[in-house]
Amino acid sequence: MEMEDSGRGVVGAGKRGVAETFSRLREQGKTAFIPFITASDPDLATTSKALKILDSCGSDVIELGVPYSDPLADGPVIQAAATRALKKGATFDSVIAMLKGVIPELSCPIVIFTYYNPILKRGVSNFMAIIKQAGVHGLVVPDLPLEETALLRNEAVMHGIELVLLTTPTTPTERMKEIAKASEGFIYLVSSVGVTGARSNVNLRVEYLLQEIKKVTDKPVAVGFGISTPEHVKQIAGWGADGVIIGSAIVRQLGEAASPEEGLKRVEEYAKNMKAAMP
Ligand SMILES: O=P(O)(O)OC[C@@H](O)[C@@H](O)c1c[nH]c2ccccc12
Repeated sequence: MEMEDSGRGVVGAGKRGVAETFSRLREQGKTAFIPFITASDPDLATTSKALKILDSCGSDVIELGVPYSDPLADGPVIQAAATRALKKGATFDSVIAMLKGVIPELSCPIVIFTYYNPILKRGVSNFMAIIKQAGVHGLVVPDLPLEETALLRNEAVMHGIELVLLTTPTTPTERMKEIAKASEGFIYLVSSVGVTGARSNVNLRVEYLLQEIKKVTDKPVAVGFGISTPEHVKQIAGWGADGVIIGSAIVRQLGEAASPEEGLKRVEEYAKNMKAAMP
């Protein structure tokens, strides 16, 4: 059943995908607010509530991390979240089951974050069918090997999944152009070398990197890594980013809380504060 909500989208099956969401925001001259949380930290029921809270706080896209035993691209905050979730017995299947229950109530699209191994274990085509059937719109695979990108991309396109690719400050220009061309939904510009985790300052090179990418594509570019304050958000949006991705600073709200209820309150307060800073 489709219902118009606060004008941000249609709740349920007919909601906009990731690229469509960015197109609408561009028409409105707005920057996308994209939070990331780790599924099943502290538990799946709390994740389901957190997704609804983040959606109601005005998230334009939500990244949901599937907990993994070897999150090599993640810093200590998200690594700890994944460890807690796995200790609670989180599995890819249980995360998918939770998503099937909550996605129909969300107005913003979900982008699944998973390392490559869980995809290989299930087979690429089967994996894409599973997440599509759950109502997921996008996919990010941080450790996707260069030579596997084409395979994953073809299967994603065939299943109507938007495969978002990442470019970094050290990506050679030619490779960045290939990534920009192949990326669906948006292009993920990793702001700084190293792993995820809130940083005191945004890498000033992001301004130059955004200009370089926008020379070769008009696809939306969202910036992530280290973003945690309204000042960071204003700075990055001012440089022309189409979206701002915040992970560790939100995951911490849940991880450091004395109870799931307190964690959800902290997430809501933090998300509202960061959304208010978005142009
Ligand atoms: O945590 P940060 O510094 O706010 O960065 C976003 C990041 O957490 C999220 O996009 C993400 C989670 N795991 C990743 C692995 C690789 C790249 C990006 C990610």
